[in-house]
Amino acid sequence: MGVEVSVEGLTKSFGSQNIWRDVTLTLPEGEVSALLGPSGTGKSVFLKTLIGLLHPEQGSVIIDGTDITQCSAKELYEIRKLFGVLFQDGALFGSMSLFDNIAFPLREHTKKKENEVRDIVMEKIDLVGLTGAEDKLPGEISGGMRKRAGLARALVLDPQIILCDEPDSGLDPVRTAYISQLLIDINAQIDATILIVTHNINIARTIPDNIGMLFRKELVMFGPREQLLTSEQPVVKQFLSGDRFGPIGMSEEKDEAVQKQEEAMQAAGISGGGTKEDFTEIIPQVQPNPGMPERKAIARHRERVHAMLPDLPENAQEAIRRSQEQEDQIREESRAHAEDMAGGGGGRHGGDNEWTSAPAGNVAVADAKTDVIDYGGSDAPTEQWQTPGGGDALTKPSHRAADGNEGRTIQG
Ligand SMILES: Nc1ncnc2c1ncn2[C@@H]1O[C@H](COP(=O)(O)OP(=O)(O)OP(=O)(O)O)[C@@H](O)[C@H]1O
Repeated sequence: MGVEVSVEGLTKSFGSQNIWRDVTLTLPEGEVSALLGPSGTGKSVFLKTLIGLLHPEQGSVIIDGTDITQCSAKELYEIRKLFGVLFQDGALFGSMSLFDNIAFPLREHTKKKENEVRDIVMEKIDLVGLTGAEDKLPGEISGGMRKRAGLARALVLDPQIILCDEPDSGLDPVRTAYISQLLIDINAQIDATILIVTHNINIARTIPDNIGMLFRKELVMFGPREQLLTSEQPVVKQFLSGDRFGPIGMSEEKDEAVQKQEEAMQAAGISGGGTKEDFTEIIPQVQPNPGMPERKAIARHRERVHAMLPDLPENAQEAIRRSQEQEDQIREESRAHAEDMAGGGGGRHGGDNEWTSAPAGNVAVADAKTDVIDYGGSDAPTEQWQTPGGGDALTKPSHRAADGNEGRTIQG
């Protein structure tokens, strides 16, 4: 079962540049949460801080009773084993086949025999739809395939916490739907706590139990997804609609003069380009595929939300009630469908990966932006391994990937 991640008063700066301050939130055990926010607001930095790759100057991150901002390198190493992390581009070792990339955490961290490693790796390869590509090098496959290989590797060691940094980046909408479904199915199977960093509004609307948003160095909110989706806060509304008019600018903040100009444009009927979709019309949350167990987190989430309901805005309360009704109905239909199929000899497809099989996990933590990987070795990685360019080179040079990320295609 997943473990809770409790973040209290977290503040992170690089030199004099404050990234965010006083961030407090709890990723509830086994629930799926999403973190949104304009580019550069420090979502990836937050993710890296949760696994102790970056050190905050204030605050705590409590995982399984240990404050990872204060613990020893040895304790951190143990805590990292709970994590499976998918970074932006999959962050694979460029000189290794997909098979060897995915097998790497098993060979590094377990004493499994090669035939056991093979079984686990092939199962994960099948799970993410990469059967047949296992001998290819990362440079020989598309960006979407690399992403899926990164996810397979993130699952080989049965993680209790899964962090996904933009799982949809570089994927077409259909593959995005598959990978989102996969995350829900994995959650149903292993009840892992999941945090997804994303800009993808469809994912935010349909996948998580909870959503948070970072803006102007602060956590704007964190709560049930219906709370954010029905929020009246201008920054939230602008972010969801993708309109250029509003508090979010090309660089993070807009000055007053620009805001006035925009108000005048809006008054003159000029479009800000955003969708006019009504996000307060809540779309039912994606459910596990037929044949999957029910998500255990749903009952816990409901109990929590029920307790906080009176403190939520009226429209959020109403949206929660409506979406729970809809989801109950969908689950009921899906149960009936599964029973029908069981009667008719249905079940898992023969390896086409639409329905998933049992996943596992990975302690591999990698920085896709710099294509380097750290497997949580005894030298606790710290900011001392920063690259001259300001990225975090979080591993020893011998692990540097030469992944052909340049020129990657957008097909999955
Ligand atoms: N190791 C580092 N050293 C110095 N500055 C850093 C480091 N890592 C990140 N930053 C800075 O922190 C800020 C937040 O970066 P981060 O990548 O977390 O943003 P983000 O919200 O994930 O953006 P995007 O949505 O574009 O991926 C940026 O200004 C970035 O330059």
